[in-house]
Amino acid sequence: MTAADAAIEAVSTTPVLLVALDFDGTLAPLVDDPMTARMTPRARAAVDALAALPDTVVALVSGRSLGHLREIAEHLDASPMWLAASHGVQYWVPGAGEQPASDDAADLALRDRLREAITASVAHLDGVWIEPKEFGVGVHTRVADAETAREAREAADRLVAAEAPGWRRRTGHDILEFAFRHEGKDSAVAHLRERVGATAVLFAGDDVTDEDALRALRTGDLGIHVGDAETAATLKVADIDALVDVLEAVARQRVARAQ
Ligand SMILES: O=P(O)(O)OC[C@H]1O[C@H](O[C@H]2O[C@H](CO)[C@@H](O)[C@H](O)[C@H]2O)[C@H](O)[C@@H](O)[C@@H]1O
Repeated sequence: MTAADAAIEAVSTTPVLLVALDFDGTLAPLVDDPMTARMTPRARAAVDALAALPDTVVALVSGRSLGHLREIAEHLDASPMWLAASHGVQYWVPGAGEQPASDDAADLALRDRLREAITASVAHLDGVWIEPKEFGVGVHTRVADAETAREAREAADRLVAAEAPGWRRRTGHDILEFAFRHEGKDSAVAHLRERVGATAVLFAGDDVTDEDALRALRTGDLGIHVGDAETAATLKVADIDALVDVLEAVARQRVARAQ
């Protein structure tokens, strides 16, 4: 048995498994227009199959705002899937719905002002656009050339450094994000682990922000990186399809264990 097979078997046989999955680049291919992102049909079938198993909880853990995540994940009110959105600030709990996330009027006012200033400062840059986020702002450069992308990032960095030096700065695939809330995917997984009483966690992600969660996993958990970047994950898979192979193997083993 390979080390990967042993790690998959360990999480498959745990009493209560939390399967926590990043969305963009992990279950859904990256696309130019973020609101058109969707899980591949195989990924959708694999997460639905896991979520239907006893003692197996599936959660999407994403940098997206909750409303956007529900839309692109086609997440219905009756879904058994938990959601941790905005990098672990917003939660949706099966049967209970959206959990209130507190915020402060001054933070929201600064968010609006900075968003406007950043939008104005990049308006002349081809292929750069601003995503309004619940707790901050995202600067997208997927369709900009490298020099224009650098100019956009520098403009946003200058404005945030001057007005909100305490905001959390994150980079990702062709995006630079700033937020006044500092939670990360590590705290999201810790919160979910506690809430669902998981005895082990399988976490998979493809981007820099997923490394927060991967670094915080414990002995007996399984961290999976989708792609070829440097990672704290114990297992690397080439792409979404290869991740789905692992998820299907876990589901098969949990079905066998329950019989
Ligand atoms: O934590 P995730 O679920 O991976 O979300 C991270 C960011 O995803 C979105 O941006 C990324 O995906 C887009 C659609 O494929 C792509 O166009 C963009 O280049 C990527 O950075 C989303 O728009 C962000 O808000 C999320 O933080």
